[in-house]
Amino acid sequence: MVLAELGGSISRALKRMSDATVVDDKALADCLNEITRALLQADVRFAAVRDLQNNIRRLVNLEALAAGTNKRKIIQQAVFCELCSMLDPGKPSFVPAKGKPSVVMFVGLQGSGKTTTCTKYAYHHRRKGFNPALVCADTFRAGAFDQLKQNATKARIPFYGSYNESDPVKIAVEGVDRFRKENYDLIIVDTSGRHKQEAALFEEMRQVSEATKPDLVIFVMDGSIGQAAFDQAQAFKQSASVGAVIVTKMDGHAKGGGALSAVAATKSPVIFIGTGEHIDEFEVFDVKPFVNRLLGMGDLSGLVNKIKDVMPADQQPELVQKLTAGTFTLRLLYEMFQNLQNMGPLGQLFSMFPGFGGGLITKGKEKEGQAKIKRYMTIMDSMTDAELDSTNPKLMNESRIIRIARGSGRLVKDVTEMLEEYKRIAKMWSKLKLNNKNVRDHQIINSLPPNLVKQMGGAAGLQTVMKQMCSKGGDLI
Ligand SMILES: Nc1nc2c(ncn2[C@@H]2O[C@H](COP(=O)(O)OP(=O)(O)OP(=O)(O)O)[C@@H](O)[C@H]2O)c(=O)[nH]1
Repeated sequence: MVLAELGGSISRALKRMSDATVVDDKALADCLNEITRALLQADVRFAAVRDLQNNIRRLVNLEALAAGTNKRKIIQQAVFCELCSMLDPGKPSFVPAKGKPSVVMFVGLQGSGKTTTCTKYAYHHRRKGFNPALVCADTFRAGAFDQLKQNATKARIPFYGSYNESDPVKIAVEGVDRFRKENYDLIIVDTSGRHKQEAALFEEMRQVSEATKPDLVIFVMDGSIGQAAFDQAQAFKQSASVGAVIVTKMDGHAKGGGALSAVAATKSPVIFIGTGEHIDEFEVFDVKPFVNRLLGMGDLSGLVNKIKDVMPADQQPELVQKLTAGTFTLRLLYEMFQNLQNMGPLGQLFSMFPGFGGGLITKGKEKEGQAKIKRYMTIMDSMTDAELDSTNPKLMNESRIIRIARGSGRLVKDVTEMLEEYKRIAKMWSKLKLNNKNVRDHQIINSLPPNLVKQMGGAAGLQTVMKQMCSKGGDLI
């Protein structure tokens, strides 16, 4: 996704700061300037970027930090927390429950991707065990019913609509009543859009909403409009009591980051993002895992969920346990490659793996990525069990590398490249272990001079400060 560019720029800025010989005010200023530039390029509102920069400066007072403190880590953590709070509206959304009938109404401007997103939303929930149905209450655009019908038929989701009836309220009510009687637990109503935010559009939305009494109104918005999303989301929120937002076309536009932060500023939760035209190019939007992925840190919870979606239940526990255990061996990497090859669009999944996003496989370059993975697997096939199960890199000396290269019919440079990749990914996974909040807090407290900890109210006081630093997030990178 194009957001990878934004994430890449921020990660590079953090890396440059980390690589600096001394982390002083200049290194911090350079890092913040680079992050600012990247965010402005993604069309994030200037005021939000300025606040982010000021907050980080306030949180990371380099002079006040004692010698021996891991300044790099503290800066990284502050950046992570601030990005999270920029994207967090601080408000949860209504969540439909299986078996309990819910009506969800979709609103948005024409062309935003509303009809496509209704089907994606239905499909996503069906995979989670819901029994969804679609109602087409768009009588404004000729062909809208046909489009919904086509999408719904392909996804095998029941639908309701009419070629003759011109009253959207009547169709919406009939459809909702019918699916309620038939015990569908997620009834999705697609409404019409216009090119502009017009009074007629809002009036129609109000009428459909009054007649069907939706549990949730979802506003669908095109992510390519960047910070203009603020005014659009605000206008829809006021006219149709929008309870959640889905931002579409996050696959094709550099302004997606701006759109996400602008929606958050309207205090509307973004619940999903659309990342392509295909029905499963649709992702749950959750701030912390999203920022982790943006910065190339992976999204373990998303990955585990995806595995639960696509893998037979009897094979899940072992893999999930291994993934979360924290010991990252070459064999585990091999098993991941093996499983991922059976799991549908690789690009989507890979960005969820800590350390995989952006590097090993990138969207649009899946073929090259898959070839690389095949190559790595062939190399691993020539390794011994001890090598695959060990986490000790010293086991892999020059003579073994040459033997493995010969055995797999590859060059020495291919073997070393694979081992470097493995080391990089394993390092990311070891950081995940440190993300455990207690371990992390303990480490930070131990790195500060005792009198400073005392001044801040002891360990408990310091933990409160750290909580405030991450008031909207939880774990840090
Ligand atoms: N690349 C990309 N295209 C998308 C995404 N979501 C929707 N589209 C495309 O956007 C175009 C418009 O989508 P529709 O679903 O027809 O839009 P709509 O908002 O329902 O339009 P109206 O029914 O006229 O209000 C279609 O070509 C979709 O395939 C997305 O996440 N990524």
